[in-house]
Amino acid sequence: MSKPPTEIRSDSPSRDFLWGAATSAYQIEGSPLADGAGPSIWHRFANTPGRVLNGDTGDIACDHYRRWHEDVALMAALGVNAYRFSVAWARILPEGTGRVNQAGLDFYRCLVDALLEQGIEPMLTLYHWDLPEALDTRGGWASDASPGWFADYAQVLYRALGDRVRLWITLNEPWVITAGGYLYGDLAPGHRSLHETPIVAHNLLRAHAAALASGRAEGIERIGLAVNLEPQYPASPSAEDIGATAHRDAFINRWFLDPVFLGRYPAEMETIFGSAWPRHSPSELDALRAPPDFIGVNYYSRSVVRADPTEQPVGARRVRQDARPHTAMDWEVYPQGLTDILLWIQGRYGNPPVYITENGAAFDDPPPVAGRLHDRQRVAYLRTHLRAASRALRRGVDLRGYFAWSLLDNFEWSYGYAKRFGLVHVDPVDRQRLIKDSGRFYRDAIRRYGRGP
Ligand SMILES: N=[N+]=NCCCCNC(=O)[C@@H]1[C@H]2[C@H](O)[C@@H](O)[C@H](O)[C@@H](CO)[C@@H]12
Repeated sequence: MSKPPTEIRSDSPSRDFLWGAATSAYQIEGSPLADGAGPSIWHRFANTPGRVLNGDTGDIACDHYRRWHEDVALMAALGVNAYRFSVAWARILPEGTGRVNQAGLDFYRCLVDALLEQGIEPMLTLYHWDLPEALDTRGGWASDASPGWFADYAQVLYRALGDRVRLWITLNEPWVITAGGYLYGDLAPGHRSLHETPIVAHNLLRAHAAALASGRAEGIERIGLAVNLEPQYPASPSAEDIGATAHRDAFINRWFLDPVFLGRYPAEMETIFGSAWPRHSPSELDALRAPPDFIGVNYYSRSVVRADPTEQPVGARRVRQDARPHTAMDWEVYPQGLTDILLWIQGRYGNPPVYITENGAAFDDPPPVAGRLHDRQRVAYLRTHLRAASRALRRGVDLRGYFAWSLLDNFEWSYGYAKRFGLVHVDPVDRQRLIKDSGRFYRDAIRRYGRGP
């Protein structure tokens, strides 16, 4: 057991702006089947040879399921006033529906109570990609029944934690759930089906709407939707590149936000999916209109887009900006894209409340030396992106908070542990935690800019 950090937070920044860190259940918890939990699709996917780099799995991950108290102390030492985490559905409902596993609820209740004792606001994500295996067996998100499964699961959590959790998120990144899990197949459940993809997307939107309605019935007031947004810029002023950019913008940025805010899909979707795009009646589309109380923006990078008919189904591809810095994920470092996408939301959806629910970068960090880890590139990434957020704030964006991705080096999906995003280093052998220079930078930024970047 590592020595907990000595300094526990004394000063607390303004409550107006949330300065947080974010994680997700499968990426940090480990112990996926402990205390009555059922398997998830990621437990199966990661334990399927060839699916994850180096054969890595979330069987231990950061061992947060057993070290959560130490991690709450770390958050206090960092001075965050908020923490975004997700609940593993299969810990609560091992079969996905029906029987509730009290030990699962108890774990999250203890975590939430410990956060509140430290003055840290919990932000709970109901779904961050780890569908119970039992539901995938019944069709998963392609099943017409999936929105009902999700609303029932949400209700169990609203009733168990609604008296102490004030910020809720229904889905984390429905685009990645859909594209990664059902179109490209690099994420669980690993399907590659053009026809299944829009059906899954539609069911996720129905599920969001059902969970929002379920929350309203339970008196939950602040329910958001977290989306990965990636501003798209044409590689040239040619009509082809501008058209391709609009298609990729619809595909990544508007596919889910337009239905929930405007009650319609982007017109480009039918062109992108062709005959695979289902017919939706006006009432079906109107049922998707479920504006969240806030948008969670997960921002990492932008894309510069060129038309490319060989890149299906969108007919567009990202053009690597070789002259600019890139992260270990080969994502361009482009802080202005964060300002641009926040202003885009402001203009398109009527300036809704926004939290930056994920922003951060993987770099090939140097090894720790004498108890310090000098992750200079991540410090620079955070500094420039906090400035970008500040530019949006000054232009009237209703930005309520910023959550760094991620609190800990953790399981980076199909990359396993090869990609590290943490403010805190996790030793690959004994999982000892060590706050990196970026964690110290973030702590100092919180103290200095408490009311907002
Ligand atoms: N080009 N390019 N572009 C950016 C594409 C971003 C799509 N991936 C994400 O947003 C995932 C999100 C996820 O919530 C988290 O669980 C992941 O650990 C982080 C880091 O990967 C991010």
